[in-house]
Amino acid sequence: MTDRPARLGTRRSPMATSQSQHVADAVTARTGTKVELELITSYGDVTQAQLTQLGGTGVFVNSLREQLASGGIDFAVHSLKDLPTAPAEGLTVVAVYERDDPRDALCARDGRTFADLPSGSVLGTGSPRRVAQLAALRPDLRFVPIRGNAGTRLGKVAQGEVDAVVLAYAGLARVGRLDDVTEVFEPERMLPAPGQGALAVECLTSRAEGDLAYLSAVDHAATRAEVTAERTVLAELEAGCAAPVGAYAEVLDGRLRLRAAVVAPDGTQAVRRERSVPIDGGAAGAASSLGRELAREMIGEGADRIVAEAAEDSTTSSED
Ligand SMILES: NCc1[nH]cc(CCC(=O)O)c1CC(=O)O
Repeated sequence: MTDRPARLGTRRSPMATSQSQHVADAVTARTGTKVELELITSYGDVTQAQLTQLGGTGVFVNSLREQLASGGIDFAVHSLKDLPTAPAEGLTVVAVYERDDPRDALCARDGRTFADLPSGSVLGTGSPRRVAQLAALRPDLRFVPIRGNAGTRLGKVAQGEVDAVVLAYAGLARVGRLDDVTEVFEPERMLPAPGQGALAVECLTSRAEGDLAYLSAVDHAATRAEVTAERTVLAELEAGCAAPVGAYAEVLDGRLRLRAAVVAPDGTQAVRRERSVPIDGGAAGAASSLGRELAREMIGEGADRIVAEAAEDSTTSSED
């Protein structure tokens, strides 16, 4: 340990700085190492273009990764669901922080619940996963893409540009906007994005087992097993963050239970499966085989076709 504080690189949005500060405080509490935040502007934050036109995954993480490589920062905190499943050369997820609430939440005007929304109501979300699952429940709603951080999106509800938005509960909690939530979707109705609610701490592989090994103090083994299973499903389906894939795993009573769904953009076709395994030693291996096996079963039922078709007509899609 040196006297110089560790430099944690973060995006500038309120959500990113809030979750980064939270991890920074946990690192300091558990290891005694001081941490200071370095605010980095990412391409995904400044561009107005639809994210799929930028090549989809990774726009939020690339600037942070460049800073890791150049030594401008020591480590970075990412929302795990924004992290592409392909490993990044020279980088390691040194810790997965304990997951917050993984569920999606509805924020509608006038306190309306999902069932209360009048037919034809306009729901703002650019996430194909959310659109597909919500259209399966309410084909009578209209779905429109929407951009901006949580505050901007909630502002569009208040101003009447849309009637409701769906956002991650964890993100709303991090920016202090839980009062805007009018309904929370249980996983039975709507499966979250792989990794939703969890944070990844990333650094150079060469330092993860060296001077930054202390960062493993904020790793949470159960969360790591859960997100490994979820992200393996996504990778096996050859789907990215713009695909209509929901996956949710939980460690409960010594078992790892994984549920996943692939839903066609209009909600009319879906492949949903679940599977569980006992989890004790060797959790990482068990978690990735669970994800692989579930994905194989789903591919057997046509899930890969739904993913490919969704990718073809993803002209309106944006990030999850
Ligand atoms: N792609 C944006 C993004 N990345 C992570 C979160 C939420 C927080 C989380 O899942 O950790 C959000 C916003 C949202 O989906 O509402």
